[in-house]
Amino acid sequence: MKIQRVDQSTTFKRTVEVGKEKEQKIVESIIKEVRDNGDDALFRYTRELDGAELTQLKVEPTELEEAYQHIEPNVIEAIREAIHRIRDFHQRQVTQSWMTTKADGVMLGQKVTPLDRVGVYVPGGKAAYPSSIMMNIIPAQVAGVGDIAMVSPVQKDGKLPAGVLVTANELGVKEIYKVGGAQAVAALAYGTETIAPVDKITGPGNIYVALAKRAVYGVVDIDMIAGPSDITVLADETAIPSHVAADLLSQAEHDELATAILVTDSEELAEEVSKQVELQLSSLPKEAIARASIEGQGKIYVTKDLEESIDTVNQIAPEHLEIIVQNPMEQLGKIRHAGAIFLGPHTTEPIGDYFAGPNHVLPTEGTARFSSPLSVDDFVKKSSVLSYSKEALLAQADAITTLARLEGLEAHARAVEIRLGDEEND
Ligand SMILES: NC(=O)c1ccc[n+]([C@@H]2O[C@H](COP(=O)([O-])OP(=O)(O)OC[C@H]3O[C@@H](n4cnc5c(N)ncnc54)[C@H](O)[C@@H]3O)[C@@H](O)[C@H]2O)c1
Ligand SMILES: N[C@H](CO)Cc1c[nH]c[nH+]1
Ligand SMILES: [Zn+2]
Repeated sequence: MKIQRVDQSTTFKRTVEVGKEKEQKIVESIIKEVRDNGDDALFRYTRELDGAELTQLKVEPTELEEAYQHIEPNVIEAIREAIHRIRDFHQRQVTQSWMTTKADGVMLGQKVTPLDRVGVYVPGGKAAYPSSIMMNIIPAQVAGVGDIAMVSPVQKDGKLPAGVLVTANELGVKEIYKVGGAQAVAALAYGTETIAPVDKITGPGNIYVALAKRAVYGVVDIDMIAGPSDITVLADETAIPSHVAADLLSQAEHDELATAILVTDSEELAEEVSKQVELQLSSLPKEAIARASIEGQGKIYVTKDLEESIDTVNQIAPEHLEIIVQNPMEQLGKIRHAGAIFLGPHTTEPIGDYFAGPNHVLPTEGTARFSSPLSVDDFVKKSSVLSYSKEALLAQADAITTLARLEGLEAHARAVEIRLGDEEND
């Protein structure tokens, strides 16, 4: 890994790149086809792009039963335990509606309402992570979303992976559709004969999925356009080099573009971690080596002290931040930008990916500067509530009508004034 000394000229990536012109055109035409031809278009794209001839899109209960034959009991146990912990964490995020009554006859408040219907995209192939299904579905359920539709591209054999089906069933998902790519996103946004339209689409996917989500934003809400995963480890001389290296590789493994960064004020640690990364990388399975190789995406920044390390971390605004320094808790308050913060030498990042409870759908590519992990809040909307007595209106009428006339909005002012006279004469 390249070791670089941090100085004033060091810059950090701040770009979210989505889309090439070619894919953009393909996605636009897929969306139009689905809007015009509904299910017929979904069947056609599934045949052409996924190589499967389907006669029905919705997963049948018998397919769910069959999936259980392929999953070991200890896996089901682990899925259930993870669901329990993730649900418990998200239940703490619930915000209540509130109302405040003022002495002068004014009642003000905020009403929290779950979204009616949400669509969750589950990527195909090796990226069909059961953990990501939990991370998308659970906050929606905890928020109280009535209907949840899940879509995922079908395999050539006409089935969804057993792990996907079992996880969805354990979560109690009732609608699962065998369709993926831009066509699935279009179906969720506009609806087809089989798939009713949703209000929001969440979940990761490839370039076609990301572009389709961006295209339908406005018709429906979306969660975010997630970029490649990234991890930054902030460490001092107390960190164990082999542990730091293992954690960097754990996120690098996601894909070739994933970023893994060490920020440290210890030159010795920097040298040791660099050696350990090479050593551990070579011992991974063949296909993981290609993905996890951090030739271009891995960096070690050496700083003059802990303060400069923290400043560097804040500039990176990582998706995942591990703090492995002498008193990690003492540094927490100084971290301004990070999707998830893992404190201390034992809190390795995969704990958060699978089991602890917090959501693993996090802001990537420096967007932790302004956004947050996926949460229950993403599945509710809020309405303001206002109620005035006549006396309260009388007391504030002058100020309201003055502001209305300042804006040249006479009808606004009169809507107030018409209520101020004697009601019998109105
Ligand atoms: N950020 C995260 O947390 C996270 C998690 C899991 C997966 N991912 C990402 O999800 C993606 C998974 O990609 P994937 O491709 O395996 O599954 P996918 O489900 O995202 O995409 C598969 C679909 O893409 C469409 N497609 C493929 N080639 C096409 C073409 N030439 N024209 C039109 N449509 C085409 C097909 O409809 C196919 O069904 C990866 O990019 C991975 O990085 C991200
Ligand atoms: N680390 C990824 C983004 O936070 C999520 C994930 C799923 N499976 C394993 N890891
Ligand atoms: Zn991960």
